Amino acid sequence: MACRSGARSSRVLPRRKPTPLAPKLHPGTGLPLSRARGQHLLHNRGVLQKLIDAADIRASDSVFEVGCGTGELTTELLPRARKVYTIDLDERMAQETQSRAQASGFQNLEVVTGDALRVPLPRRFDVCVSNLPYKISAPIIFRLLRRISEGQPWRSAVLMLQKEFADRLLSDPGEKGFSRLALNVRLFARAVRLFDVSPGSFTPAPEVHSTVIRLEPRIPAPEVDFNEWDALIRVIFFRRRKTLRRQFTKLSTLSMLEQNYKMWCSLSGVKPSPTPFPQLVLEVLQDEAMLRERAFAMDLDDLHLLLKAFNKRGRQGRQDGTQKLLDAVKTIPAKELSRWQRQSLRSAIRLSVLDTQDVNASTAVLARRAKSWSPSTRGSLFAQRRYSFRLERFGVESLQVALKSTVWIIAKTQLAELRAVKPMAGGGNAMSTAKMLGRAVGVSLLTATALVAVQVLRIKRRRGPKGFKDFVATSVPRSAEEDCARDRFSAKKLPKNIEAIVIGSGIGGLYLAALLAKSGRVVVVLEQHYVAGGCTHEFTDKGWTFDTGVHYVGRAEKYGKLLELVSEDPIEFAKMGSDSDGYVYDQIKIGEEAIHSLRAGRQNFIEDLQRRFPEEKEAIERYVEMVVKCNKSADLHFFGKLFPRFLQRLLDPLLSAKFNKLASRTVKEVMDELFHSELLKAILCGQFGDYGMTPSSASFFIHAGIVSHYLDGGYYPVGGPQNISRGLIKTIEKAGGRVLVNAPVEKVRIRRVIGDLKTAEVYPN
Ligand SMILES: C[S@@+](CC[C@H](N)C(=O)[O-])C[C@H]1O[C@@H](n2cnc3c(N)ncnc32)[C@H](O)[C@@H]1O
Repeated sequence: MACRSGARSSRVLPRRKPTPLAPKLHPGTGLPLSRARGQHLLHNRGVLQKLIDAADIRASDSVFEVGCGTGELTTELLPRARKVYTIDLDERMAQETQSRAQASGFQNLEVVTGDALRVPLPRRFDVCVSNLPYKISAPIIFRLLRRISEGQPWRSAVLMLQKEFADRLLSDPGEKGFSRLALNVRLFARAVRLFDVSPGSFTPAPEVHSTVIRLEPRIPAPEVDFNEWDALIRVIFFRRRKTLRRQFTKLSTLSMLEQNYKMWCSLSGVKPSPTPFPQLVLEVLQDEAMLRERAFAMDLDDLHLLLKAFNKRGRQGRQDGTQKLLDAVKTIPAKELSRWQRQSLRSAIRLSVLDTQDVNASTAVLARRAKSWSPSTRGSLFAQRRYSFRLERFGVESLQVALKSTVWIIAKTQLAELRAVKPMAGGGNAMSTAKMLGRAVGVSLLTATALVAVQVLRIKRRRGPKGFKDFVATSVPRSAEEDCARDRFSAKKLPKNIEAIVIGSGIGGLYLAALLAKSGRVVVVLEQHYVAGGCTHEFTDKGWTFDTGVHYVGRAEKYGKLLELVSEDPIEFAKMGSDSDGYVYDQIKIGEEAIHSLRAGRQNFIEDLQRRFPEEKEAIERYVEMVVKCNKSADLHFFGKLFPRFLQRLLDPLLSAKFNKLASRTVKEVMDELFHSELLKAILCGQFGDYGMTPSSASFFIHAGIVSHYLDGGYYPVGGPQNISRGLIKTIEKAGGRVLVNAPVEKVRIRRVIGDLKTAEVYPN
């Protein structure tokens, strides 16, 4: 009997269990290869060689490899490095690699069998090279980054990753793949894509393509506590497209944060804030204007700011702690602490409050590293470390920080001791502790004062402009593969003989810097964003490149010449639209009404409007006349600004009367006066996006400026607007300067003013 359904047939003929596929065997060793363990061994010698070359191993290096497999890569590393340390989950693989190394007479290999996510990493290594099992790529990279944050950096890591994973890791804020991993990598290291590898290079061939990347830690490592930072990132990347307000009002997130906060309060002896916790969190977000931010579009600076804001709230609690210390000083009887000791202790405590965040971060590191040290040893060792480290790099100011840190630690630990000893041993012990305390504070104050004095003398002895001497500038050149607009800051990259620094790489800053460079000056431009060029910024998504600011420009023949003057690369402008459509540069669509196209040329502009609104013929002509008049009057007005102040006041009625009259009217006022048709008014205001204000609040002057700017047509920079900034950057670089991004300027120190602060003609000496 024929079966009609599959279900029926399965009952009649019991289904056979599928025979498991036999694992693929390694052709050289016969070992079974498990896909589940990511055992895709690299057999392509060319790729192997490229991987080794990229790692740039020195004879003195200690190299760490995750997953040795049958030792293809390991045996190439052994002759090049001082020591190779490798971990593999599979014991047979580990044994195979060990015996290959022994057979070739290498004594510098250490193989460990185990899970690379659990086994401790080698105590020190310079380079990490690995054809990573793709399943553990992310946690391994996190382990490597944590190393950096713990102050044990490696020099570089060359890693083979799944291509899609590498794309995500290298993505920028706002791009689709931007994730917690990409952000953490960006914080601690510089990541570069090296080359792609096809599946055929492995045995067995994986189903995906691979990419090799290089990570280089940032030096110095950013001053954030990795755990604190990562906890924040975890919270906000949980749903990366939601606003921060949504993320931080989620009950589970709030209760977890509240628990942490309370725990921290009890450990620090601080009373929790009386403000309800959810409100406390929202206040922080509100103060930083971050309620509407979304994790996927936030860059490092935003996140730093957020972490700092949360820390600042914590600091308020710490100030309560300081008050506790001050109160404790009060309770010490007069006979146990001299007036001088009491005073210096009080001022030491107050002084230290100024930089508690610094102190706190450092004590946390110290506590991790030196749990067994006594508090006072910890304090003084820590202080010494900070003194020497900061002294060379930042000068006097750092001494003050160091001083604050030292006295804070000494005061805190000694007071704790004092309180602990007193009830048990009575006045005698308390007395000696108090003396010790006084002495410690005194000694640290004296040492710091002496160091300050030395530093002051050094500065005084400096004569003449020395430029930016504190930096150890070695002018490390930009790597060829790096985009000149994304050259990340490192002190090493600074030229040795800087003559001018421009803060901010907006097109104004870059143009100025390029002009200075053209006159032979070595200029450094510092930009806090991750890409230079302000509004010329472009980003890429799904293979498409988007501009963010410059969509079209007017009067390219005239302004293009200004660029040509200073740009290293010629910048070409293509006229928008085409001959057949009369070079349309903008289209205005209002509701369901037909689109109104703006064609290049004043006459076209007038005729197209008159054809559509014949009843407003004369008003349209008057409008264009007013636009032109307003612009002419503006030229005259700004010309007047070139005169000295007293002359400006005299000339104002003559040069600025017309301008003042037109500029003080809003766009809406002028439109209402001239036209009846609401549609015509709306079309004429259609370019309001260019000046960003509504017609009822914008001055007619700014409107007239925009309209006449485009009257002769719109232009687009060929190759995209970022090429404008690249051309300027190349001019700056040609003169020996540098444009460095990820370089937020926190402070401008003016040592001596030559010039006039009011006119901003200041030359730092
Ligand atoms: C992609 S193979 C690379 C092998 C070799 N380095 C090569 O390039 O031919 C990955 C290796 O990592 C090992 N492995 C997988 N998971 C691991 C883990 N959690 N810890 C350590 N090794 C692991 C596998 O056994 C395998 O030998």
